[in-house]
Amino acid sequence: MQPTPSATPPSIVIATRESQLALWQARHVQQRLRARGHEVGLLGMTTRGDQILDRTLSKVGGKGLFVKELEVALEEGRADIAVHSLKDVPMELPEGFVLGCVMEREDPRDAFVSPRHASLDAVPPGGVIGTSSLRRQVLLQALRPDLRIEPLRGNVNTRLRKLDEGQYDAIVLAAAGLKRLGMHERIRALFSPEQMLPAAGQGALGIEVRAGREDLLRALAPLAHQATWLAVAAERAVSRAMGGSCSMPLAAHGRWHGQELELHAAWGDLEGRLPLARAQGQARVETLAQAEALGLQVAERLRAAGAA
Ligand SMILES: NCc1[nH]cc(CCC(=O)O)c1CC(=O)O
Repeated sequence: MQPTPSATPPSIVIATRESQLALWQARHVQQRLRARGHEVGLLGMTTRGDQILDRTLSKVGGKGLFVKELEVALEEGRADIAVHSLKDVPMELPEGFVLGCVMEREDPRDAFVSPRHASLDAVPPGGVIGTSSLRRQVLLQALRPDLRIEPLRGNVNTRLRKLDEGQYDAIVLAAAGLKRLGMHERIRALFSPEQMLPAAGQGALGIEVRAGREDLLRALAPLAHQATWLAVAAERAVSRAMGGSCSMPLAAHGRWHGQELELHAAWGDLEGRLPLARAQGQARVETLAQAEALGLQVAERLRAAGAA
């Protein structure tokens, strides 16, 4: 006799990095799955991306460094799912892995954090701004060519500590990370998407599983947020079409107007020289294929506007 399908919800092990933010995100998914009757454990892991703290990430192999060890754990059956900040997930997953779920997005904006200044406009000429991403670097330089942008690596707590030690006048980082960690009071100002266009997937959580694990896809389905999933699919399609690496100074962000998705993208050249290339598009989007088609269209316009 066949066992009754899905009579007992599968027990699930989540592979996670051990930074405070990664653990928050993994526990968030754990709670959501437990609420649906699953037994859920965590497998904490250190990744290469966590170990390499002295060099700019884009120079040492990119965002995939945060993801690879977790995939090995899935491959070896030590864990079932991996929870990621979608922003850190490479555009092409390795053969045999799929994005099984995209959850509702937190605030996608970038935050200005400073003990001294209330906003970017208030920083005096020559001020030093810390940020780790090429995207923020080129967008900040476009807003304030007179400021010095200095590299800033490390997890959210490390970055805040470096700011507090006085190495920078201000730092810019994702609002989502600060809010999740209960540190929203550190945010002095939020950049509108018009001022500083977010990265593809910023603020959204993605859950990776091995292809073919239908049991897990069923378990994850109730956690999915379709509007976020479609928007980030369009954003990630821009990124994929532009080469898909995190050493690109690329921004891509979608916003909904009813059933219409308005997608904006920006690109700065690798030396961070001005001007930025910008492009946008809007379409009715109801399927992942439509979202990706919009992303490709915006990527073409971005190239036509001068992006390499
Ligand atoms: N690259 C690091 C990273 N990956 C995800 C977040 C948090 C925000 C998010 O979920 O997009 C951050 C911190 C930051 O960019 O400041």
